[in-house]
Amino acid sequence: MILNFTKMNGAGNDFVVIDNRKLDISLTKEQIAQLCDRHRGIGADGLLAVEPAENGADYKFRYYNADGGEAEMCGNGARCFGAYTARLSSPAKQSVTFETIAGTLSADLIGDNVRIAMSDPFDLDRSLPIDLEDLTEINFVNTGVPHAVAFVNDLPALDVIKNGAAIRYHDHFAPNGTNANFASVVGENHIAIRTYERGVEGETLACGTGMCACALFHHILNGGQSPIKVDVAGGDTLEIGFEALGDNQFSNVTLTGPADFVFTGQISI
Ligand SMILES: N[C@@H](CCC[C@H](N)C(=O)O)C(=O)O
Repeated sequence: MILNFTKMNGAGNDFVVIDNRKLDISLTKEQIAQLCDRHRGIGADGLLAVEPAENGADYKFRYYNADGGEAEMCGNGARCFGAYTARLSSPAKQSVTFETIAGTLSADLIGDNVRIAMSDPFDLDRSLPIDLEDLTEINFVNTGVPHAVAFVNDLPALDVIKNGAAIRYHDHFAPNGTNANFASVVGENHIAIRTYERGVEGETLACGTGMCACALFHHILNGGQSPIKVDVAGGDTLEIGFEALGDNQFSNVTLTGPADFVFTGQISI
């Protein structure tokens, strides 16, 4: 079978995007992993598939990690999905809605950026009972997918693979595991983060849902106010907006950043 695809990235988090509105493409977990393989395939952190909506939104969003496993949501992927489907629509749109496992989201094209209205965060938990020698306090929140968050003093020097894997596979998060984020304070409303992603099993250049999780904990732990700027490993700075409702509750979380088309192609699978 010949598969048509578009390669995109959101702040360096990169994706294979396919148009499956006719539901005529059925990929196995192994095939998705092979497409995402950086040596033997196209190479990507994940695969996005556009499907027809079921509950009244414009489209349905499907996201698969590089290992072929499906995840509920992907923030950088949502911006790419928004830019891709806005262009796919006839006539082209400036705003699209799409169903994800984490709820129905919207994407608005704003100049060169895309803003995602995220689902409300849940399961927020402070100071988890996890002891890791390089980290003092580990927190958790689900911003569409699960995220552990630890603030550190020396972010560039941190061994993200070692600490990330220790958190991702920790019993506390079994059986589903979690993504693991490490953040440091740049300014009052400005942080830098690095993320170990579940399903990629390594550090990615950016993680959108991880940025949201870290920005919320910057508010809780350090008093940061919305909007919070977030520097990511790939060199971009994105912006997280939110409404703090008190008692560690948040609503109206937004993620604003780039979504870039790289190339289109065909591959035989
Ligand atoms: N890169 C993403 C998150 C993708 C899903 C994640 N790896 C998981 O399995 O939870 C983002 O930008 O949010």
